[in-house]
Amino acid sequence: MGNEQKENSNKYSIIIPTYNERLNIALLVYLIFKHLPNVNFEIIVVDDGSPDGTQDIVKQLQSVYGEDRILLRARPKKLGLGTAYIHGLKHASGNFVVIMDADLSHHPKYLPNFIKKQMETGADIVTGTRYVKGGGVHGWNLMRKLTSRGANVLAQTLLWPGVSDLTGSFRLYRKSVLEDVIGSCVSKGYVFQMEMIVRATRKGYNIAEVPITFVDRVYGSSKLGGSEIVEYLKGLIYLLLTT
Ligand SMILES: Nc1nc2c(ncn2[C@@H]2O[C@H](COP(=O)(O)OP(=O)(O)O[C@H]3O[C@H](CO)[C@@H](O)[C@H](O)[C@@H]3O)[C@@H](O)[C@H]2O)c(=O)[nH]1
Ligand SMILES: [Mg+2]
Repeated sequence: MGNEQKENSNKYSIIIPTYNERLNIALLVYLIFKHLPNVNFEIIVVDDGSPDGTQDIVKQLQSVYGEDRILLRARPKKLGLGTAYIHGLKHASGNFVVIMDADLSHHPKYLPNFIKKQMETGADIVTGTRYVKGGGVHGWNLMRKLTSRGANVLAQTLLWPGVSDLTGSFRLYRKSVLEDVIGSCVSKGYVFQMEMIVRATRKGYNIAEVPITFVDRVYGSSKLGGSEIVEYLKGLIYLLLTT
């Protein structure tokens, strides 16, 4: 990034939703700082009352990095991924927003690529994609791979949004664009990612892609259950009928 980072006067609010991520959050924060030298950013952790004490670790991180760099915006109980982003966004002071997972499946080493791509293209959204050359998935079993692929192929076939990875959530948004699109999203859970990007394309926003390799978490477990798959299918039908 070199010179580009020095000329970059943007501020990035990195929203990280957490539920039981005690073992991951400190390493994630360390890596974000490591990979974004000379970038103006804040990290907003939206924790849903994790029973594993994630918030205690975040408070320790605040004492190391400062409360102006790490904001803890907790909610009392697990209220879903989609609404966690909306909650984080309310507290974001940057003109750009990055959304990423806490479990290191979204590696911070890609963050400079998102920023560079946005600055080169002027895109409103830069979305990380696993489904182009240079991207991929590591560590998922066959069933999870098929679920992800199937969800994408189904949505591509029915909705034609022109984005290669609809269910991935590692993205950079112009904040005004996220605020605009999020207002029309109805999803509460994981299906939010797909609804968000489809609605953004319908509104004519300019979307660029960067390849990412998603590596399955080492610590903790996924919160994506069967009910999220049902919600995804319902969301797909809803978008088909309303967009
Ligand atoms: N605050 C909050 N955070 C949550 C909740 N549910 C999950 N999270 C957080 O959201 C992130 C993603 O959750 P995972 O449980 O790790 O998701 P995954 O199975 O790895 O799914 C990933 O891939 C999907 C696409 O294949 C994505 O749709 C999904 O967003 C995520 O990136 C993690 O940081 C997790 O702690 C919730 O209800 N509330
Ligand atoms: Mg995960």
